[in-house]
Amino acid sequence: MIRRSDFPKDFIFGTATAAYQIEGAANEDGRGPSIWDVFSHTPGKTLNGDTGDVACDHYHRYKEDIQLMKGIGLDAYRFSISWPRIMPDGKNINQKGVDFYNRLVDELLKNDIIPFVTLYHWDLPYALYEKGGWLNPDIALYFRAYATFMFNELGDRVKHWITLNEPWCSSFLGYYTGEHAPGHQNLQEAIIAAHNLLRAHGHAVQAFREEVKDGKVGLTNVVMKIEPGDAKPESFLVASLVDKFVNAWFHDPVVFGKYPEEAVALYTEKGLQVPDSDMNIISTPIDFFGVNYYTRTLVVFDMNNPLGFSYVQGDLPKTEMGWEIYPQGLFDMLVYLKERYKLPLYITENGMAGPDKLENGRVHDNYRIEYLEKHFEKALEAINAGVDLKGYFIWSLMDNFEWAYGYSKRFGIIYVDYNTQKRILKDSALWLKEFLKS
Ligand SMILES: N#[N+]C[C@@H]1[C@@H](O)[C@H](O)[C@@H](O)[C@@H]2O[C@H]12
Repeated sequence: MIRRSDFPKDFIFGTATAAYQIEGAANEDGRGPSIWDVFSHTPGKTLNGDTGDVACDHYHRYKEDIQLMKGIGLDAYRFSISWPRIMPDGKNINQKGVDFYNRLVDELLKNDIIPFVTLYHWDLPYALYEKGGWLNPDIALYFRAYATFMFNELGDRVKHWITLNEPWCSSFLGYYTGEHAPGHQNLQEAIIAAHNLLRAHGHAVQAFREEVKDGKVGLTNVVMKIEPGDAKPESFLVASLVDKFVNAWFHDPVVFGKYPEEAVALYTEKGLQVPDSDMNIISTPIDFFGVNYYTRTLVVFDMNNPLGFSYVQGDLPKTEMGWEIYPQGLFDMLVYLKERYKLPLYITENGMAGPDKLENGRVHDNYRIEYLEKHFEKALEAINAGVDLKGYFIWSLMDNFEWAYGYSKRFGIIYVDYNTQKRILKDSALWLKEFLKS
C-alpha cells in the first residue's frame, strides 16, 4: 500500500480546477464574456446547453472550498485566473475582478495552501476574439500585458505560475475539430493558433523573468501516451508520427526552438503553412513542464484519413469519458519527458470521471481511489527512475463544468449537488485525507 512518506519530503500533493469550470458569477462584478461564455450559450455546442454561468459558484464560496482543501490536508491548489474577469475588454482593468484573486490567494496562504496559478485555461476575452483571437499575432502582446499585470499584482505571494493550460486543446479542439470554443474547423487556423499560443507563452515567460525574480514558471501540456492500435509495422510508424503532432509539437519549440521536422514535413506536404516566427521568444527557458496525463491513445494506419491515421478503442477498463485506465502510460511519459527535455516536472492534472452516485449522503467511489493509488504508484516509480517530479495535482478538487460535456462528467474528489451547491466529500477525499497523513 503506497504511503505519502514514500515520496520525497518536499513533494507536494494538490488539486486542480479552472476558472470557467467552477467560478460561476459569469456576469458579476464587471466580468466580461469569454469565448466559452459565447460558445456554451450557442445552441448545440454543449450537452443539455449547459454553461458556466453558475457552475460551482466558487466565486462566492471560495472560503468554504478552501476550508474543505485544508480539512483534506492538501499542500497546494492549482487554479486559473479568468482573463475576462481581469480585462473584460481585453485591455482595461476591472478592479473587482482583481480584488477576487487577491482575496483567493490571501485565503489560501492563510490556510497554508500553496497557490499554483494558471494564467490561461481557455477563457479568452470575447473582445479579443473579435480582434482575431489566437489567429491575430498581436494576441501574444495582449497576453504579455495581462501576464505582466498579474505578475505584478500577485507575484509577491504567488511563486508558481503556469502560462497556458493545454495549448493543444485551445488550438486543435478550438480551431480544427470545433469541439471547443471558438468552434472553428480549419487545420491551417489550428496551426496558426498553436503558434500564437506558444508565442504568447514565450512573451509571458520573458515578462515573468522581469517581474518575479524568485518564482518558477512553466507550461502545462496534455501528455498522451500514443501507441499502435494493432501489430502492423505501419501503425507503429503512425503512432510515432502522431506523438510528434500531439506531444512534441507543444514541447519541442519551448525547449529546442523548433517544431518536430517529421510533422512539419507532413503538414507542408498537405499544402499547409507552418509558421516559424519568434522561435527565440517561444524558447525562452522555463523552470518546469506541467503534465496533464489521463490515458493512452491508440492509432492505426488509415489511408482514408487526411493525416494517414485513425483512432481505435482499446480494451482496458475505461472511465466515464471512455478513456482507458492506463497508469503505465504516466510512467512512460514522465520518463520520456525527462529524457528528452531534462526539466523538472509537475503532474498538473490526473484523475478520472466516474459514475458517482450520492447514496445516503455518501459517494462510494472506490474506483477513483484505485485509480489514484495506481497512478500515485507510477509517479513514485518515475521518481525512483530518476525523474525530477515535484508534485501531483488531482483533477479535480470538485465536480465542475466539463466543457462540451457540461455537468454530465464528475471528476471531483468532492461531489457537488448543483441544485443546492452542497459539497460532499466522496470516499476518495476521505481516503486522500488519510493518505496525506500516512
Ligand atoms: N476532459 N477532461 C478533464 C480535464 C478538463 O476538465 C481540464 O479543464 C483540462 O485541463 C484537461 O482535459 C482535462
